[in-house]
Amino acid sequence: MNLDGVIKKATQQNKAKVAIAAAEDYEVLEAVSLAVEHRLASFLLYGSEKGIYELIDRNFPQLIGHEDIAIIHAESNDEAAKLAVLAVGSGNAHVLMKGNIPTAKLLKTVLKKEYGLRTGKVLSHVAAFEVPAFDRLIFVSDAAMNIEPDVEQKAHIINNSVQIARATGIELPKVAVLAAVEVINPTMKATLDAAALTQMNNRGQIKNCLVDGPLALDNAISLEAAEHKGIHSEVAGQADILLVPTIETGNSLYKSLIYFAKAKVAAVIAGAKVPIVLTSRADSAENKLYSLALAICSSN
Ligand SMILES: CCCC(=O)OP(=O)(O)O
Repeated sequence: MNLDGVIKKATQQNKAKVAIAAAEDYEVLEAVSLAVEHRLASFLLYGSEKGIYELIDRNFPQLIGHEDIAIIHAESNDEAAKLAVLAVGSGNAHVLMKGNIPTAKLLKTVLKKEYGLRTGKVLSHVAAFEVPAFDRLIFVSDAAMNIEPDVEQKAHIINNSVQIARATGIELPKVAVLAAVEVINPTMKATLDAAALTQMNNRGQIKNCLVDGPLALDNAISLEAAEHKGIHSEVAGQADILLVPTIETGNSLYKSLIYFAKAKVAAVIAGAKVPIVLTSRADSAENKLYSLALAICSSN
């Protein structure tokens, strides 16, 4: 499946209600307009009423008075985040979306127990990339939330990624645990964690996927590179999911795929009561639309 396939799948599901925190942003509202056109969702837009209304009036007049749009005024980004999180926490909306607000500010609100979005699971960011000339979607985690996860947190991150990949139709995702080398080096923590996670998968502690690592990026995604280096496994060269060791690797991979490789992306946070659409503020409206579609597919 490619990302247009994800949109198609999302349109076949019940229409979701999406709460957006700080919706006063051109690309966010363009994504909303595209989503309404696709009959993908209805929206609660939290933020500066004046700012949102002016942007809509100037650029997306078809949204004025639309039955799928409600604008709710918030005095600040903090208030917009709180109101949007409360809307999903109370069951009034099915998906939360980051608007023009820093990631940390939104996630701080999401993590507050009293707002009802926490499930006890680790929350993690999962991004699905459609890379030109690459034959399948490739998932990367975690580019935005977990800074330097330990083995236990990495197991949760794998579970969350697997849940999102399965929502796009990949029944048994292949997970490559990335490191700089493909052998265990006791001085490189990423390789030790990768070996532990691989064994946890062999022993049934991590389910519904195949895990292998440590693998370097080349032999995770290229069969030719894996064969050249003599690495043979069910995952090597065929990975669907790349588990990165730290947020720096994930965030740089995310942005290099978009800016160098011209990839398209759909990105969400998994592990909360509802999926959270979380792209970079600088991502295009098209990528925000794909992310909405991925969140809707994984919300059922
Ligand atoms: C990859 C999404 C998180 C991120 O880096 O967001 P910003 O670019 O908006 O900081």
